[in-house]
Parts: sequence; structure tokens; C-alpha cells
Amino acid sequence: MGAINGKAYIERIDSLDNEIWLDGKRVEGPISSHPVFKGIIQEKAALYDMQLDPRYKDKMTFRSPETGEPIGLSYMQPKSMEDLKKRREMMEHWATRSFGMMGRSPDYLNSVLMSFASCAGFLEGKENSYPQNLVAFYKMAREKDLSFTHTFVSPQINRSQIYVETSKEPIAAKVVDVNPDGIVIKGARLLATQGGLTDEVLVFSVGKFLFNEDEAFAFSIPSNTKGLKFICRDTFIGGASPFNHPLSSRYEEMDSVVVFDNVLVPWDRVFYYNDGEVAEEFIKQSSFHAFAKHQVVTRQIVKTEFILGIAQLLTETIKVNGYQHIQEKVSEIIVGLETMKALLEKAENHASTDKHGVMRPDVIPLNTASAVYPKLYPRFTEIIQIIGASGMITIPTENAFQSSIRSDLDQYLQGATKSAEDRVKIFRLAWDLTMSSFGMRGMQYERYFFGDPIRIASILYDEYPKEPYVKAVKEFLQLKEDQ
Ligand SMILES: Cc1cc2nc3c(=O)[nH]c(=O)nc-3n(C[C@H](O)[C@H](O)[C@H](O)COP(=O)(O)OP(=O)(O)OC[C@H]3O[C@@H](n4cnc5c(N)ncnc54)[C@H](O)[C@@H]3O)c2cc1C
Repeated sequence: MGAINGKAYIERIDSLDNEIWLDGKRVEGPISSHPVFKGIIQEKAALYDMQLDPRYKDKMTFRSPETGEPIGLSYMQPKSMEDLKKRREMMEHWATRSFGMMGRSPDYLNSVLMSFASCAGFLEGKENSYPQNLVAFYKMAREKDLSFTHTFVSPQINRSQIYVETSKEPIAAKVVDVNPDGIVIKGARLLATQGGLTDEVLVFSVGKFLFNEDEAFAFSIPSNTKGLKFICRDTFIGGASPFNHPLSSRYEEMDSVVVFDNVLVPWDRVFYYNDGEVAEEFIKQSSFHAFAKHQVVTRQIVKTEFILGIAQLLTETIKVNGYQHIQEKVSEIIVGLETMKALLEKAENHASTDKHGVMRPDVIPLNTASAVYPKLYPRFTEIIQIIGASGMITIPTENAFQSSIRSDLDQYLQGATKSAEDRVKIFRLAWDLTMSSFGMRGMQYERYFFGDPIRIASILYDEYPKEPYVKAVKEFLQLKEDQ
């Protein structure tokens, strides 16, 4: 089959009939025509269309090692610097199409699955581990161009260090039965962005599993597997009009709680289970962090470019760009952008072939970017709000511009360099990015989607080679050895 186009993606998602719950009701009928999901599904379809568009095909696909068919480049296991660069350029094309607004463009989880499969050797010989299933599944997903969501955290019930779940019925998803057909999972996982809007759900476990090894597993199952439910939050789409809601009408991805109601995961889909050490070490030692963050940072750079464009356009529209403090604030966005670009470049320049023969980006600059962006993003939001001031509030709707008060709007809402209609368009975009419920969710997303930034910073702390610097200070002071 090979790389799919948008039509094939939509047909596949519609035919799955996934169990999605929204506002207390099960979503019925083709999901691609549902007002809450159609915007994001169309935007995703546009990404898939690029794969087979003659203008992009060579940049978005590579030849299947098995069939020779063009397949999605985000599935490629890079063996050289050139491959790595090709992967990044492909991710840039997709991110640019959605201005970095789509957290779950397919390359994110395709890259994760690719990284897992490329390190399947780690699972070799380990109890309850099935590296051959992981590799076979990766190849099947690659050839069919499957799309994924993922879920890796247990529900937010009690995060204290000593919490051990004691409820009679499982809360956190766990293995409740192992039988000849597979493992049975009951309980829930915290969240899946685009849950129900993808072919598959990739489920894995992060953290420590001292008292709860039955929560340590990795598998992938079709989104329409019996007993799998996606419980959506309220929609953040303000309305269908791109004038009124330029971002939410297109890029509202939806987040859902994932419920496993005695879900059978067939053996050929189990990668490992009931082994806390394997789960913890696999995530640490595989190239998961390196390749997932290579995609994430690439997307965040494109998003930051979009933010910079919006900030500068605001300043020009109301002619505040001459003020030093405004320039300083826009420069903060530039500094953030250039920092992220430098970190990405370093990660690529310092890439090396790992023991599985894959060209792995240097994870330290990527972990640095993941620690810094959750701080940069809320500040970018604040900067846009400060530059826009009341302009973020005086944003009448498309209907207002088509009504009898149009002449008032044209007169009183014009900008120094723009007509009233264009000025309001610009400010509505800035508002949807930073103040609407969609914008606020975007900020929370950039803070948390990859995990808790505090614990991400701890990973950086743990893994950073600090010793040479300590040694230099000790030598300078001529200190005696530690006792
Ligand atoms: C918009 C959005 C989309 C998301 N999409 C997905 C998705 O698609 N798939 C998925 O699996 N997950 C997703 N997530 C969830 C994400 O993985 C979690 O938000 C993240 O791992 C943090 O977990 P938590 O939200 O339960 O916060 P908690 O772990 O409950 O943390 C709450 C607060 O307590 C602090 N805290 C808690 N425990 C500790 C500790 N041990 N040490 C120090 N501080 C601690 C944290 O720093 C934080 O300030 C998404 C999150 C958001 C906001």
C-alpha cells in the first residue's frame, strides 16, 4: 500500500467507528463530518496529501525496503547524517503546513514507533518481552502508513511518592489477566491527544514500577478495539468561521481520557508486559527521547516562527514597533527562536550511530530544548498579550463586518497600516493563539505534553556530564579527594 493520501486517511478513520464520547453522548456517524472533529481531520488529511503531491513526494517519502513503494519518511530509520537531515526537512514541511499548531501531526508518533523498533534488540532475551512483535508491527505500520495517538501516564489521582492504588476495581490501566489469546487490560490512562482520530493507540509506560509491575507494558491496538473508549473534554472550537476562530476552527486536536474496559491485547501486539525494569530502561536507553524530541523541536521552531510573525505584525499594525520595550519583547521571541534552532542544529551535528546502527541525534541539546520551551512559550503568550493590549479584546465578529454597523467598524477599528477588517483578522489570530480556550490549551500543551517539565529537567541534570567541570574547580582550588 505505501504512503497514503488524505482521502485514504479519512476513509479509514470513518470506517473504524471508534468509541468516542463527547458531552455525555457517543459520537455517531462519520467522524470526519462531525463539527468538533472535521477541522483537524481535514488539516491532517492535507498533510497526507502532501506525501503524494508531485511537488513534495520526493521530500516526504522514501522507497520501502520491502516493496519499493513510496512510504512516509517519518518511518525511516536514519543510517546517515543525510538521512537524519532528510527526516528533519520532511518534518519541517508538515509543521510548516500547520504552522506548528498540530502537536500530533503523524510524524510525531511514527518517529516514536520507528525509534522503538530500531532498539528492539534491547528486549532480546528479556522475560515477557517480544522484540519480534515490535519489529513486525513497525513494518506493518510503515507499509500501511498507520496513524497513532499514544498514552503513557496513569490518571492523576494521587501523585504522592508513597501512593499505592488500593481500590477494588483498577483505576490506572493494568494487566488483569494473561491468557492464551493475549493480555487483558482494565483501567484508564490519563490522556490521549487526538484519541479516537487515529488508526491505532500506542500504549507504553514511563516512570518507576516498584509496587505496580502490572502497569508496566507496551503495545499497540487499533482504536476500535472492543472495550476501548475515548472520553473527550469539552470542545475548544469557538465556531466554524475561520475569520472568528482562525486557529481553533482548524487545529483543535481534542484530548481524551482513555478507558480500557477489559481490553484484550492479542499476543502479536504485545511488546512487553509486567516488567517494571524493562519498561523503565527501554524508554531510557532506546532512542525514544532523541527521535521524539527531534520531531518536537522541529515543530516548535516552526511554531515560534509563526509567533514571531504574529508579534511583529501586531507591532506594525498599530505602529508600536518604534518603542524600545516593544523591540526588546519581540527580541525575546527572536532569542527563543534562535536558541531552539541552535539546539536542533547541535543535536544533528553531534548525532552518532548508536549500537543498533541508527544515526541518533544528540539527546542533550534536545533535552535542553525540552526543558527551556515550557518556559519560553508562556512568555511568548504574555508578550503577544502585552503588545496587543486592548486590541486583543476589541475584536468583533465576521457577522458584525457584514452588518449595518460596518461603517462604524471601518472607521473606528482601522489600524495605522491596515483596514479595520484586516486589523481585526490579525488581532483575532493573536487572541486565538494566546487568550481563547484553544490558545490556553496550547500553552498547557507546550508545558506538559511530553511530561512534567520539572522531571524532564531532572533527566537533563542526571544525564549531563558535570564531572569535568567539578574536577576543574577542584584542581583550581587544589582540593583533596572526597572522603
Ligand atoms: C494538552 C495536553 C495534551 C496531552 N497529550 C497527551 C497525550 O497525547 N498522551 C499522553 O500520554 N499524555 C498526554 N498529556 C499528559 C502529559 O503526559 C502529562 O500532563 C504530564 O506527564 C504530567 O503529568 P500530569 O498532568 O498528571 O501532572 P502531575 O504528574 O499530576 O503533576 C502535577 C504537579 O505536581 C508536580 N509533581 C507531581 N509529581 C511529582 C514528582 N514526582 N516530582 C516532582 N513534582 C511532581 C508536577 O511538577 C506538577 O506541577 C497531555 C497533557 C496536556 C496538558
